[in-house]
Amino acid sequence: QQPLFFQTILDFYRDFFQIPPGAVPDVTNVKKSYDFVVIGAGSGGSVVVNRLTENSNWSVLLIEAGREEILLTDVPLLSSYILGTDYNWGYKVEPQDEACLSMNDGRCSWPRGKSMGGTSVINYMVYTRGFKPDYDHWASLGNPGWSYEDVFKYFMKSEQITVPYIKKSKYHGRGGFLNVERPMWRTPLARAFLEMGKELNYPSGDTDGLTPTGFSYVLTNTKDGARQSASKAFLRPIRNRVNMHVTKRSTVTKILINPTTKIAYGVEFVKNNKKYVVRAKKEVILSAGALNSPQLLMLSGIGPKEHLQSMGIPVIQDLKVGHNLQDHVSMAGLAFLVNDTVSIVEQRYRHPRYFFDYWVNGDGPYTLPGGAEGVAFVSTKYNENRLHPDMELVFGPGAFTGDTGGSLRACFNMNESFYQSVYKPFEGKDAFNVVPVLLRPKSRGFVRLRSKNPFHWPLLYPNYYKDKRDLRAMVEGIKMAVTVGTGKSFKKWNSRLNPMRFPGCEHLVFGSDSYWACCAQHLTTNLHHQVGTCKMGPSTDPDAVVDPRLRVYGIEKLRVVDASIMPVIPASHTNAVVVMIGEKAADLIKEEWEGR
Ligand SMILES: Cc1cc2nc3c(=O)[nH]c(=O)nc-3n(C[C@H](O)[C@H](O)[C@H](O)COP(=O)(O)OP(=O)(O)OC[C@H]3O[C@@H](n4cnc5c(N)ncnc54)[C@H](O)[C@@H]3O)c2cc1C
Repeated sequence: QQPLFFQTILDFYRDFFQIPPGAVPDVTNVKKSYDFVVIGAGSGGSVVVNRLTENSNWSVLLIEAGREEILLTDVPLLSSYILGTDYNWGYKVEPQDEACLSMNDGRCSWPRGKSMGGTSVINYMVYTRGFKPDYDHWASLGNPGWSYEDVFKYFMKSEQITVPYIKKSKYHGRGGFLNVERPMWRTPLARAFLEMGKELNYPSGDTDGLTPTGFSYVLTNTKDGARQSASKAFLRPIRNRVNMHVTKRSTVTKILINPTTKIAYGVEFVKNNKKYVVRAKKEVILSAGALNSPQLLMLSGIGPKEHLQSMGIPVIQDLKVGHNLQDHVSMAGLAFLVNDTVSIVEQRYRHPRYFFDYWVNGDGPYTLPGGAEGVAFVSTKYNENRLHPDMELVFGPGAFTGDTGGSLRACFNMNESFYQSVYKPFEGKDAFNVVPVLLRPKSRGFVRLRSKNPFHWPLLYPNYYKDKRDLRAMVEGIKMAVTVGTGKSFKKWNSRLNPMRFPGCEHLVFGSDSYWACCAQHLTTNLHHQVGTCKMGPSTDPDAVVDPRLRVYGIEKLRVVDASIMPVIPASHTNAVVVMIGEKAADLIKEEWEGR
C-alpha cells in the first residue's frame, strides 16, 4: 500500500511541476530525419547523445519511453519506493524451478528504469568499475580495443571524483560529467564493517584503484547527496544544444531495416497514441538496455530464426539475440540483529529532522544509496584468480526486519507468508545485512518475445543456479557474510543472526551447506545487473550479435550501445561500465563518420 501511496504523491507532484527545473525540453516538432536516432535515454544512450552532439554539424534525436525524473527520484534512500512506481517497467521473470522459490509465483522482480536517465534513475547508485582481468578477458575473446588499458581512459573521461582524499589518485578522473562522491552520513555499523575487513586480513580503501580485493565505504553517483542519473549528468548540462532533440514518453515499436539491402534507415515510434516514422541518415543507435534492446531487435526481424518464425516475424538476420543473459545473483535475506538503535529502521527515519538534513544540507540517512554503506570484494575457495574477486559482500545498515512499510519486500516480489515467518517476529527491530553477490556466474539465461506486440513484456529466463558451481560459490559467500556479520567488530552490539528458519528449508540443519544452498534458491535476490543479450564478439563467434565496434552483424547503420553488449559480466556494478561503453562507442562512431 505504501508504494501506491508514493505513486500518488509522484502523480500529484508531476501535475504541478510538469517540466522540472533544468530538464531537457520535450521536442514539439519531430523532424522527418536526423543524422543519428538514439533509442533509450538510459546510462548508455545519454552518454552517446552527449558526445555525438558535440559535433554541431550532426543532428541527433533521442527517443525515450519514460518521462522526466523529479526531485523525489533523487533521494537515495527512497530507491525502494521509486521501484514501486511507473519509473519502473515492472518486469518479472518467468517462474523458476531452482531459484526465486520464495517469491510470488516463483518469479523474481527485474526492475528497469523507464525515465530520462533510464535505470540510473531507480538504481542504488553504487559506483564500481570492475577489475583488470574483466576487460582483458573481453579483449581475449576477440574484441580488440576492450582490454583494461583500452577502457580505463573512458572510465577516467566520464568521471568527476569529489572525494577529497582520493581526488589526487591516478585511478580517478576529474572533469568528466559523472559525479562520484561518498555519502557524508554513516551509521556506526559501517566502520565496524571496515574493521571486520582488517580482522580478516583484507585491505581497506578504494576498490577501484589498484587493490583487487578489500573492504571500503561505497562510492556513489550522487551530487551533494542527491542521485545523479545519467540524464542529469550527461543531458541536462547540454540541454541548450540545438542539434539535440529529445522526445519523451515515446515508445519505439520497430527499427526500420530494408530487408534487401539490410540497411537500417529509421525507426517507428508511438507517442500519445500517435505513430511516427523518423529516418536516420547515418545510424540508428539502440540503447534500450539488456532486456528491451534484444526485444526491439527481434521485433525488427533480427534474432534467432526459429523463434522469429514461430512469432510470425519475417527474418532479416539470424543472430543469437537474447542469449548469453547474465546477472549478479545475491542472497539479501540475512538479518543480523543488534541491541542498539544503530541501524536503519524505516519508521525511525520518518522524523522531519532527517528530511530537513537531506533537503537543506544534503546530508543524513536519506543520502545513503539504496541503504548500502560498504562493499567488499573477496574470493571464495573456488576462485582460481585472487586478482579477480568472485564474491562481493554488500553491507547494508538495514534488513528486511526494518522494512515496516513493505516497499523493500515488494520490490523483490517476496511472498507475504515468507515475510511473516522469517522477519515479522523481529519487525521494527534494529538489524543490518551483509549481502553476498556472485560476481562471476557461470549460468546463462535468455530473453524471448512473448508476442509480436511491442507493448507486451518480453519473456525473461534468468536460469539462476542452473550451473551448480554458482550455487556452491554462493554457499561460500553466505558463510563469509555470516562470519563478517557476527564478527568481533559487531560484537559490541551483540550482533546475532536472525534465528528464524527459511520456510522450505526447515528440514535441513540450520547453517549447514545444504541449508544455505536451499536459502539461496528460496530467497533469490539480485543486483539487477542484467547484461550480455546482444553479445559483442568476433565474426567467428557464433553467439556474437555485435562486432567489437558494436555494429550489428549483417546489418548496416545499426549499433547497440548499452549493457547488452557485454560478452561476460564484469565483477562490478554495471552503471559505470555502461557509461564507459557509451563513451567508447561515441569515439568509435566519430572515427567512422567524422570527415566523411
Ligand atoms: C534496482 C536497481 C539497482 C541497481 N543498482 C546499481 C548500482 O548501485 N550501481 C550500478 O553500477 N548499477 C546498478 N544497477 C544497474 C545499472 O543501473 C544498469 O546496468 C544500467 O543503468 C543499464 O544501463 P543501460 O543503458 O543498459 O539501460 P537503461 O539505463 O535501462 O536504459 C534503457 C532506456 O531505454 C528506454 N527504452 C526501453 N525500451 C524502449 C523503447 N521501446 N522505446 C523507447 N525507449 C525505450 C528505457 O525506458 C530506458 O530509459 C541497478 C539496477 C537496478 C534495476
